[in-house]
Amino acid sequence: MGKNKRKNKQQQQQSPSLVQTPTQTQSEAASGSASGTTSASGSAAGNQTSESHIVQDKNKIDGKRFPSLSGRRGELNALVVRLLELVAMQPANPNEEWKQYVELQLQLQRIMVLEEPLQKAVCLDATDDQSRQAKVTAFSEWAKAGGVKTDCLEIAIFPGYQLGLRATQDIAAEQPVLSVPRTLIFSEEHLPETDRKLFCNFPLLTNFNLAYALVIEKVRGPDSVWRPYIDVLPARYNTVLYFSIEQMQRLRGTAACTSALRQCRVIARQYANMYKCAHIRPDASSASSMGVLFTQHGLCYELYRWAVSTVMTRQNLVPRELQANDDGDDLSQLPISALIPYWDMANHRPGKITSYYDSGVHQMDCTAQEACKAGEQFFIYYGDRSNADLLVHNGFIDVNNRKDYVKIRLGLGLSDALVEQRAKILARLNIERKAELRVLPAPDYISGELLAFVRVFNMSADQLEHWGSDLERAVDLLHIDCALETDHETRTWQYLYQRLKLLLGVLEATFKESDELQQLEKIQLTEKQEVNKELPGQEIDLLVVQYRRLERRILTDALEYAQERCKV
Ligand SMILES: C[S@@+](CC[C@H](N)C(=O)[O-])C[C@H]1O[C@@H](n2cnc3c(N)ncnc32)[C@H](O)[C@@H]1O
Repeated sequence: MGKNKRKNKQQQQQSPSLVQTPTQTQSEAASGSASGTTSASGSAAGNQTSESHIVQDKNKIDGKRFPSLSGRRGELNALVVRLLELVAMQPANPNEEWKQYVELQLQLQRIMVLEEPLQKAVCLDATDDQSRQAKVTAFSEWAKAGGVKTDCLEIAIFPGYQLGLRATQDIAAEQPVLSVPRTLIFSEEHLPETDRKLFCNFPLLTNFNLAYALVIEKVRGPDSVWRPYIDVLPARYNTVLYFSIEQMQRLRGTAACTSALRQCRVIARQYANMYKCAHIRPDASSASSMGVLFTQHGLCYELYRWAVSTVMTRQNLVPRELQANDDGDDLSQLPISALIPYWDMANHRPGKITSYYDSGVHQMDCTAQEACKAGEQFFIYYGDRSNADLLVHNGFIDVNNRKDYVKIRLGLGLSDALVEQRAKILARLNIERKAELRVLPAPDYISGELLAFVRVFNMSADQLEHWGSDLERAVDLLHIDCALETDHETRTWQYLYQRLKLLLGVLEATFKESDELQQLEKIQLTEKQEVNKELPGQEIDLLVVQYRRLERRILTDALEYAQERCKV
């Protein structure tokens, strides 16, 4: 989240996404005995016969009772097997990717219906801002008792942001406003050793470890020392894991769509793999097991997407306290994902990073990035992120994002006889043969790397020979005013023009600009009519349409710019 100014202070970083699958491990078998029935709350399709009731086969775990879902197990297993088959397929193109996503979502919806009794048992009540706000006093007292220090901030509701931090007095720029001691920073390190050994074997996947730790604490309920904090967390998020198929459909054609679909696929795969360890191929001989999250901690898809989304939208990286694992590996250089209670109530506004972890005193310190008057919302800066990243990983976008960009994918053709010469020049510029490059908002339009790639891509054999013979000069290609032959420069801008036109064409074909505007007006109208009422899904609808419009603006401006350059 910015530059590290102080020597012994480590930078806080929001880690962008949960994108890897933890290595699959073996599981203990599920256990439990039948002790009652409740009626099933929905029907679910599957290969196996569904029963119209569930056996309230309760397992006593951690002093809790969870429905084992044994009456629905066969049907659930069949759905998860199908999920595993689906996620094993690598889609070859955007259409296949979309079809895969739709089928995945349909399976997950059925799974969620079948898992509903479990979902209710692990207390995922729908909470709105008001009910979260009601728990703020208990949380603030808990935080204060645990050593959080602030004399100028309080938690309040801010429409459009849910909860946030409000200044209780005038705050000057750079004034220290908040500190959170290590003992109140939540990470996998807080789990009892037995749990840590089971779930936290992959130090590089620290964000997953944090999600697992959160599941465990969430399910402990009143027995968890973190309960006051967990109680004020949102019950749902606007991350892509909560998008309906229709909402995701409106993201089609945008640069954010592929990573949104990938994110959904990855999380579905993790869920399905853990489920498999618990219920499909449990191996009781292995003590180490992700399946235990299901069998002992009541995991279900709803709880998993909640935990993952909590981590995605709130995590930060801090230095580890435990610097080695049981195998004696040195982990000191690997930061750990953590949730920082109270501080994580701060919303984002463009500015600079002003939060640092102080390893000397083991606490996170935050200063004000700008002056803030009493009663106003206090913001922090989350770091440089494109709106596509914010949308996919944080569930919001910043309409004033100065660091926004639209990614486009370019690659050297395999059949190109000059591919090696081109790759050599690109390598000098640290650009891969297949690269994701940036279209920027006005007044920059085209990033240096994108321009250089297209210039190299359009070089003739002679031009490649010329630039390849003195690679030191290659950096000039990153600059707009690099001296190039006129026809080469024209080809470059024509190529960019065509490419941008194509991208805008895809945007228009998937959801017309006129429809975007119409939808925006509709949302704004209902917002006015339904003041103070939360309409389900409306925030996501708005998010998606705003995102589309911002992406369209960037591409349109860059297209006009490229057109001008073609004339030069
Ligand atoms: C670290 S939390 C901040 C506290 C959060 N508002 C809450 O109610 O718990 C990050 C989340 O806050 C919301 N948020 C933060 N900055 C925002 C902004 N500039 N505009 C809209 N939502 C924002 C997003 O939902 C984001 O995922």
